[in-house]
Amino acid sequence: MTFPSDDELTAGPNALEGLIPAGGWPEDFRAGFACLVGRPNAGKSTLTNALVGEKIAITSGRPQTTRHVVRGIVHRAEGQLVLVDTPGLHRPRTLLGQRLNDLVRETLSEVDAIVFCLPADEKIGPGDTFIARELSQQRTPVVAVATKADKVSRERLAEHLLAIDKLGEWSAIVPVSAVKDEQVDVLTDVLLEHMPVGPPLYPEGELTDEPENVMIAELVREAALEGVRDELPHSLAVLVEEITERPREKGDQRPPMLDVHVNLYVERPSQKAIIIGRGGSRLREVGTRARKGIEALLGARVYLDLHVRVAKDWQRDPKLLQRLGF
Ligand SMILES: Nc1nc2c(ncn2[C@@H]2O[C@H](COP(=O)(O)OP(=O)(O)OP(=O)(O)O)[C@@H](O)[C@H]2O)c(=O)[nH]1
Repeated sequence: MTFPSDDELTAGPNALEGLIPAGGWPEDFRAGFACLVGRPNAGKSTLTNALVGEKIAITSGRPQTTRHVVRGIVHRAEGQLVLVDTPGLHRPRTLLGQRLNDLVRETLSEVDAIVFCLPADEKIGPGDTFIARELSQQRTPVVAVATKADKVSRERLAEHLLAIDKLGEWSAIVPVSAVKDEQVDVLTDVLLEHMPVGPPLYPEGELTDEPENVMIAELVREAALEGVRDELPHSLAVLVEEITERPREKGDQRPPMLDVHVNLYVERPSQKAIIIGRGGSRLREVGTRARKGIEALLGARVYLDLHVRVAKDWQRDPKLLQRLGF
């Protein structure tokens, strides 16, 4: 992934308008990047949302849904934290797995702090040990977070914190509950301490710079996986092909009307049948659900055109992977 260069940050008219108070930002203002890692279902997306204070990353009750890097930005009077929500680190099995892990490693080496999420309601397992070993090879400071603290007793939480302490070298250990908004501010403070002193990186009000197409694809993917995740965990990729605006009559006060064309790629005809459902009934539901989210995202009326295609072994096809943004 690429972070904005200094040129990009200062270029453009009003790039930082609204950010710089009359007297400039405080001398000790801190700004930088942090990313969240942890095994699937560890609570990374939920914590990102709690830190940013608005829903930007897409969460779900099932593992392995965060496939694209999504950033949220925390604005504070004393600093700014740009959050990168990484896909789950896991052992590579396919080319896709390999790409994801490369992406994660690149992210880890570029950020100013890493947040390692370890859910309090689960014992530390081989997945966590694998990530801990990976992190010990990084120079970036790591803040270990006991997530979902609200789900366990104080005794169990204490036990979990001790186990985290034994697992590696952390610059801090913080228990949080993203759902109950407990200790989220403490975590923000700790992370800001690790950011370099410098001016804000993004204008205030900006929550994510994830391209709209990626967010649209995520919304469709989420809707398409609803209820059938067991059958289609890794085999669905979504690509926004085209977005066009319909011409409008003069004086039409309604929001713009957009045609959004999206392709869903599966690996086998049987998976295509699952997505489409009997007589197309399921695909229609997927479309309705995703359309609502897309309309909210774009502030427009949307006609959503979904096509399901079989691309055999798309996970092993470097060209298709590239088109899909991996
Ligand atoms: N009670 C409680 N549940 C939480 C908390 N944080 C996350 N969860 C739940 O844990 C589940 C997984 O959370 P996510 O945020 O989607 O986890 P993730 O690490 O992003 O998962 P992947 O995208 O699979 O890597 C969801 O059902 C959340 O509602 C918390 O602080 N308290």
